[in-house]
Amino acid sequence: MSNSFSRKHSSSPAKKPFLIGVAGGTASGKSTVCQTIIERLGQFDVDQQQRQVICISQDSFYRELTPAESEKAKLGQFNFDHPDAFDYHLILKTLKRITAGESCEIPVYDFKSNARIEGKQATLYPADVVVFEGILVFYTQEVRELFDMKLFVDTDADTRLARRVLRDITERGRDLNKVLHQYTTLVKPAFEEFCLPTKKFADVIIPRGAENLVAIGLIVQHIQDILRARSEAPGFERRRTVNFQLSPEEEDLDFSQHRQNSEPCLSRPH
Ligand SMILES: Nc1ncnc2c1ncn2[C@@H]1O[C@H](COP(=O)(O)OP(=O)(O)O)[C@@H](O)[C@H]1O
Ligand SMILES: O=c1ccn([C@@H]2O[C@H](COP(=O)(O)O)[C@@H](O)[C@H]2O)c(=O)[nH]1
Repeated sequence: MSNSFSRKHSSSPAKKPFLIGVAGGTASGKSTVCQTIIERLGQFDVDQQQRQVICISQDSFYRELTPAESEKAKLGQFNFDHPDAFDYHLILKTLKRITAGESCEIPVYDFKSNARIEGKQATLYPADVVVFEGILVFYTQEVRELFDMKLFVDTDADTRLARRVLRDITERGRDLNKVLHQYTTLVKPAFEEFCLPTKKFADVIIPRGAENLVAIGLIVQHIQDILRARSEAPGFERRRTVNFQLSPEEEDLDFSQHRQNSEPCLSRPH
């Protein structure tokens, strides 16, 4: 039986949200894992503004490029897998606002133009659980230390390359030669130098990504336990409703069917 619960909003201050970091190589299934966790917590059909569990992507924090860098990016020659490609100042500022329970605006990134969409921002509303996913979310100590739970999605490199080629061609407007050139010269070396070494910081490693429903089920249960404990603590203000138990239907969830209707993490238009 599904055991969602709700309580009237109170005037007491909201608790600091539970912050989960999800790292892993490109196309390892990070956003799919996050989406599946959100679905299993019964949050998928909930309006963005009402969600108790939200997900944001590090992709929203790619820094703006100079005209020369932009030209390189068009040729697949800019290193988007290097830590310098991100705006860490904005990441920290945003995560600090999130942990303070405040709403904030973040950029919306467009992979086709390799740039933020001008004049467009996504609003993040306060939530009880915030998931932040990206290739280098564990790279800096300052960001890493903000997470209450750290997950690393560990998917075989050949599988990731195959998915990346398909995704970049169909969703990100790239051609095969440039995708392969970028992958071999920049993405793979940077994965080995900057992303893979951060696996040691993870609390839980998820082999095979989103197809690992056992790992995802355990993580969901852990989040539910945390939310339940928080809801029982004095002074708790509950924002929305969340499933504390999986319904029999969810237990039998056919992952592949559910993914077809899933939205990516907030502000990840491809
Ligand atoms: N378990 C899976 N089986 C098949 N395809 C998958 C699986 N997980 C992810 N994908 C596909 O692989 C691509 C990359 O997945 P995504 O979750 O976006 O990875 P990441 O966020 O790590 O880049 C997407 O097209 C997604 O639909
Ligand atoms: O303009 C851009 C920005 C990023 N990339 C590539 O994206 C991946 C990170 O996103 P995932 O969803 O985790 O795969 C990174 O490997 C960059 O190389 C890009 O190609 N163009």
